[in-house]
This record gives sequence, structure tokens and C-alpha cells, in this order.
Amino acid sequence: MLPAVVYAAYASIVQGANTTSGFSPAADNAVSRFVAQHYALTSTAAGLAASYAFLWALLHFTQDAKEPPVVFTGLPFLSPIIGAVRWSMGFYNYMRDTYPTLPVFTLRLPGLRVYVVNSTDLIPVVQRQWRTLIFPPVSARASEVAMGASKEGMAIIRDDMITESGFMHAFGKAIHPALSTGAALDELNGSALDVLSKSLDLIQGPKRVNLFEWIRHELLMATTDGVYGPSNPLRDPAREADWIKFHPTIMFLMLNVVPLWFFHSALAARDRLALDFQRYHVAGHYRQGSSYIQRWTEHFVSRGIDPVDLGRFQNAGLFALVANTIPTAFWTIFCVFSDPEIVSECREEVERTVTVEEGVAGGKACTINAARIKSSCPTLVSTFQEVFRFYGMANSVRVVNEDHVLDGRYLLKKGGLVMIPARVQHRLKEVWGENADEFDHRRFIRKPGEPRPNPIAFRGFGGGTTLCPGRHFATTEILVFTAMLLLRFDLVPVADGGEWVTPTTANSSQAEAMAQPDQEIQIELRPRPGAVREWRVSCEGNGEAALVAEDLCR
Ligand code: HEM
Repeated sequence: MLPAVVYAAYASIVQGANTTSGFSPAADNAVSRFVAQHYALTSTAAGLAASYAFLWALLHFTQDAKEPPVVFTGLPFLSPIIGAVRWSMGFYNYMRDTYPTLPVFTLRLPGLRVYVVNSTDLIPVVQRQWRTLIFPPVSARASEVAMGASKEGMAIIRDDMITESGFMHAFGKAIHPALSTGAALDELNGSALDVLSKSLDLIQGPKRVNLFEWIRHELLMATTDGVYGPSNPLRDPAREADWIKFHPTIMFLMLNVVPLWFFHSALAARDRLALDFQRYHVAGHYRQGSSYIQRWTEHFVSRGIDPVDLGRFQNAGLFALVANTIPTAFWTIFCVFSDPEIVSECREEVERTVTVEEGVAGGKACTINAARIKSSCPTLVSTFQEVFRFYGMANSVRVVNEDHVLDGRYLLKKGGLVMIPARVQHRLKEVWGENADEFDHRRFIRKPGEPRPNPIAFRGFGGGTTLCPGRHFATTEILVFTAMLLLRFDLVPVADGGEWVTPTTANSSQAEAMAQPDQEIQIELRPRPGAVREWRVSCEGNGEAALVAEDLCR
């Protein structure tokens, strides 16, 4: 339809140029000669001008005055796309700096309105409207296009995306008890951290590793062993390799613009993983896994999802489990170990929490207590939070389910998307102070008499009804992993004369909530003098970590 309309406008302009210009006969002749000689050029220019005028009119006449102000209209419908390509991860911050007084603005793309929220005060207002500004279509789409779920499976998921009894909202309720304070969470963290601790026991002398690759392997094994139990499909090195092949393509699959055959080998890897997950579920192995995976599976089965789709959806479950935990652990370990001051402050704190008991064979055993790490290591916890603020890039997206007037002021039209970019919130000088653009590892340590920065502007784990349910599990896992390294090893870069070089993050996949490093760092893990001994981890009474507004304000 659109090209036909544009063509019609274009044709009428060219025809008009051939009849009369309104100038004198001599000028008319000159114009006619010019047009005749440069027909292709003039007709192209006229066509472009007509198209521009048409698109400009289309954009402005279909934009309601009550909607948030529309910006970036230089090339109607195209400027936002060009901006997103040009500024990439920095696009929304650039927009915020360009329009600092707009609490929310509209971007118009072909066939789509995006309402971008800049104001911290509007965030709770958006989150309260969870039945109108809804998240399930976003995650459903990811399962459909990236995980390859069947039409029948998707029909079950999409059946009711609004009420509390719909698949998605009920899913949140089903898994919640296994991931909040209590024995199930302690057990899950305990088994994952036990795997990590035993793996570190094997390093008895200096060992060279690529830091990201090594963290990815260690956390993939520990997290999936903790969740899936003794029959964890990811224990097979071929499945680990499949995940590493498939994972980077998820964002491109979700965009759905490149033909599927292009991702042939990644999709084959995805399907092998899904098949192993299917076998795992059919054999009932999940019953020996964590309470989390049992609840997860029971929810899907109770809603009629068949075993084939169960395997496919489990790939999405795996994404949620590890895709953000791994880069977050990388940056936490990088930021702690790359600064001698932070290493020594954090090491001192962590050492104070360790208890020494009788170990096996009459020796001594050191116990790392997860609850004490969280309650008594303010510098380590603050560095971890600062990693989220500095490297976090969660982009909360909601679909406007019906026309809605946000905060009684802004009309949001049905079918539009609402976006809350964490990177905008995380760099607001009015919240974080003049040094908002710098990494300050002590930023989150509370000082007497000093007000706490507005916790709503901390978006590391999203917020509202879709606030990450895995935040306590991931927080404990990463903090204790970092503590174990502090207690047991020195980490020394192999290249660059032993200097730590901060990797860039420009190529990060925007399907993730945490930036990912573009370059590897080869390091040597050197056991610290006296640290090769018996180590244990205790997660008893580990509890929750209050890092986000929802936990802090309860
Ligand atoms: C450092 C690690 C993690 C980070 C940074 C992270 C981040 C996030 C964010 C930002 C969201 C909100 C999405 C939105 O509102 O748009 C989210 C949702 C979610 N996360 Fe995490 N996550 C992490 C670890 C985990 C883990 C370990 C699990 C599973 C145990 C998990 C399970 C989920 C689930 C199921 C949702 C969807 C919630 C819903 O649809 O209501 N996450 N996560």
C-alpha cells in the first residue's frame, strides 16, 4: 500500500513539472530544458521530496496531541532506526541528553510506536499498570521465534496474558517459593556453590585461563548442576558446546529479519539441547533436581505443554538462568581484581567472615558463610551493585494492551511498546551525583546522615511484576564465588605486563541485561600461600539480598 501511495504522489509531481511551473515563458523554457536534460535526477529528487512530504504528513497526522511528544522525526519513521544503529547501546542516553526535560517521549518506527520512559517517577506508574502495559507477549515472542516452540505450545502460553490465572503470571507464582527466602533457596545456592568450591579444589598450582571463558564454564556447570540435579544435561561437554554455539544467535533470531537457514548450525545445536532436555523431563530426572526445576516442570505439564515443547521452553529457562549471571560474575570479578585497593578492602572484609573448624583427617576446614558475606562485606556488596549500575543494560519492555492514559497525562496507544532503559536511569546525575559516569565501588555503602539514592533508579533486575525472581540466587552465587576467589587465589593478567585492560562492550547482545566484554583477558590463577586447604560453604539462613526497591521497601 505505502509504495503505491508514494508512487502516486511522485507521479503527480513529475506530471506537474511538465505542464506549468507558474514562472515566465523564458523561465518555463529553461526549467523544461533542465528537466529534459536531467530527467532522471529531477524525477528522483521530486520523488524523494514527495515521499518525504507524505511520510512527514503521515507521521504528524497520525500522532495524537495527547501522546508523549514525538522526537527524532528528521527522516520520518527512519531517524530512530538510524539513531539506534549509530549510537547502539548509547542511543537512549543520547536521547535523554538531547531531550532532558521530557519525562516520556514517542519514537515512531514503521508500523510501531515506542514510548520511552526517562522519568524515574513514572516508572512505578508504568509498573502498576501490569494488566494494561503487559510483559508476557514479549517473552512469548522470544520463546516462539528463538526457541522454536510449536503453534500448539504457543497457543497455551498466549491463551491469557492478562489475568493472574494466565500461563505467564501463574508461572511467576509457581516458581516464586523456590527462589525466595527459605530452605529451597538455601539448598539451591548450597548445591551450586558446592560444585564451584570442589572445582576450585582441583587448582593446586598456577593455572592459566581465559577469564570470561573460564567463568562461563564454572558458572554454567555450577548453576545447572544446582538446578537440574545429578542428571544435568549440560554436564555433557557436547551440550555445553551446543549452548555456546546457540546462545549468541538468540538476539538475531528474536529480531526475525534474517532467514532461518542462515543460523542453520546454531539451530541444530539448539535442537540437540532441546532434545536432551526433553529426555531429561520424560525420564523424570527433574524429580532429583532443585525445588525450582520441579515447580517449573509441574507448571508446564499441568497446563498441557507436551514433552517436545517442554524441551524447547527449557532452552528459554536456561537462558534466564545463565545468560546474565555469567557476564555479571565476569564484571564483578574483573572490577574487584583489577584494582589493588578494591582487592585488599574486599579481601579483608571476606576474611573476617570465615570460620575455622575441625576438618577431615584432623586438619582445619574453613567455612565461607553466604549470609555473612552479604551482611558483613559492604565494600564487596557495593562493588557488585555498582557493576549493575555501570554495566547493567536491562531494557524493560511492555506492550500496550489497550489505549491508556498514563498518569492521567500521556495517551499510550494500543499496540505500542513502553520501554524503560536501565542505562538511562543508571546515569542520572540527579540520582547518582556528579560522578554518575564513573565507576565508584563505594557508591552503595551507606554513610550516616546521607540519604540513599532513589532505589527505583536501580534497574539491574528490572522491576514491578516482572522483577527478576532469580535475583537472590544469582546474587549469592556471584558474591560467594568472588569471595572464594579472594580467599583462595591471586588473579594476575598474563599479557600487558600484568596490567588489567578493561574490555570494551560495544558488541554486547541487547537480549541480555548485562553488557558483555568484547575482548578476552588471559589470567593466571595463583593459589595464595596457605590457601590450599579444606574449604566449605554454608548457605544456611542465607536469605534474600535487598538490592532493589521492591526488597528494600518491604
Ligand atoms: C545476574 C543475573 C541476572 C540478571 C541481571 C537478571 C535480570 C533480569 C531482568 C532485568 C529481568 C526483568 C525483565 C523485564 O522486566 O523486562 C529478569 C526477569 C526474569 N529473570 Fe532474571 N536475571 C538474572 C538471573 C536470573 C536467574 C538465575 C533466574 C532463574 C533462576 C532468572 C529468572 C528470571 C525470570 C523467570 C524472569 C521473568 C520474570 C517474569 O516474566 O515475570 N534470572 N531478569
